[in-house]
Amino acid sequence: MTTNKSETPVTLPILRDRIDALDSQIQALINERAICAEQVAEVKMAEQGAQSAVFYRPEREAQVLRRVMERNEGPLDNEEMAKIFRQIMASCLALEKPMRIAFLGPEGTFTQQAALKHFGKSIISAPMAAIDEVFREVEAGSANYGVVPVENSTEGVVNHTLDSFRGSRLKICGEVEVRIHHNLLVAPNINPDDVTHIYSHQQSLAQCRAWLDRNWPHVERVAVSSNAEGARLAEEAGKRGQAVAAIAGDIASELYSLTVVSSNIEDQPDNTTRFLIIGNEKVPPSGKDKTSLLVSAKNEPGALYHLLESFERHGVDMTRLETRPSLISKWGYVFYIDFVGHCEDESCRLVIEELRGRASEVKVLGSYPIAVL
Ligand SMILES: O=C(O)C(=O)C[C@]1(C(=O)O)C=C[C@@H](O)C=C1
Repeated sequence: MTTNKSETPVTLPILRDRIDALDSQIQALINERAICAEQVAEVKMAEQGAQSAVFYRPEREAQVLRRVMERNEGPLDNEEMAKIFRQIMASCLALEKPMRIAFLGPEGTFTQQAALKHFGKSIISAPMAAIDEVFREVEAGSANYGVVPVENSTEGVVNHTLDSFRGSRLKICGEVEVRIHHNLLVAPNINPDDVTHIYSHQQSLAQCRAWLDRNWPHVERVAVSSNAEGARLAEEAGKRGQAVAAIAGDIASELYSLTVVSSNIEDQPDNTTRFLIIGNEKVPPSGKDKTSLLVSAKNEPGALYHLLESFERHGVDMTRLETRPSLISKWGYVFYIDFVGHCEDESCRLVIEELRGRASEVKVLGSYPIAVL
């Protein structure tokens, strides 16, 4: 039997009393923190003006979460502890100002999951039908921030997102990674053995191809506009008694009250998608940042070499290089470059200055904290 230091037996009622006492302390402290956040909002409005005050501060949030992880001694692991603080901060931010977040919809997509992971559950959700609509909603000021997918570890970059930055003045304010877990789902009244069709987004069908070939070789796969839409169709079909399944994530299965037949059916166990947070403000340095650039190279020999050489000479770590057609001249290209550091850091500032002398256009898409969670 478990005992405390004085060797008196520790019983369930004693432990529950202790938990009740701790809960009431934690609750009082969280509210004390929330009062501080309300005061932060008042200070910001007094200093920056009520209309132009910036409430969401990604660099500060990243610093808070990193500190939580650094000082954590367990038994809860660092990520679990950071998730708790993530939601506390999100609730505090919602108290300062409720955030309207536009994302690639419909409800139940992995982009919504990314928005909830990054901003917590206190946001006002604004699902959009397309990536450029997310950009427009934030540019028009109808949403405070937007969330768009930018690359998947199995399927590569999302060209729509990269291309949307060209004509936009929005800045990247943050990044968030989501492990993509797919489930095979049916309506509760449907027997999985009767399933005739499986609906999902074409990318999700591709990410589960080997599993489907092994387990459902004779069932027809139907590509639809998103996996959330696939889940919605499976729910509708279920109401008509039609045996249709969907492949989608957890949020969609909850949203459309579907039953999980099989979970984690993706072929690559580390299948991950990276999303960007887009907004109207530049983000100050957090201490561990990344910068994204859009660079139009001059159409001359060695142009790319001369761009890359700058990074090497100043010891700046380039993490990604994507090439897209320039859309201005045939066989002309633009480069999307990510590197470690903030555009205000001395070495990064020097690289950007040199690139400006060597390229026909350099646009800083944003410096932002490296994803903490
Ligand atoms: O420090 C701030 O600027 C705050 O507004 C407080 C706080 C927090 O709860 O810690 C809340 C929202 C911001 O995004 C960052 C941090």
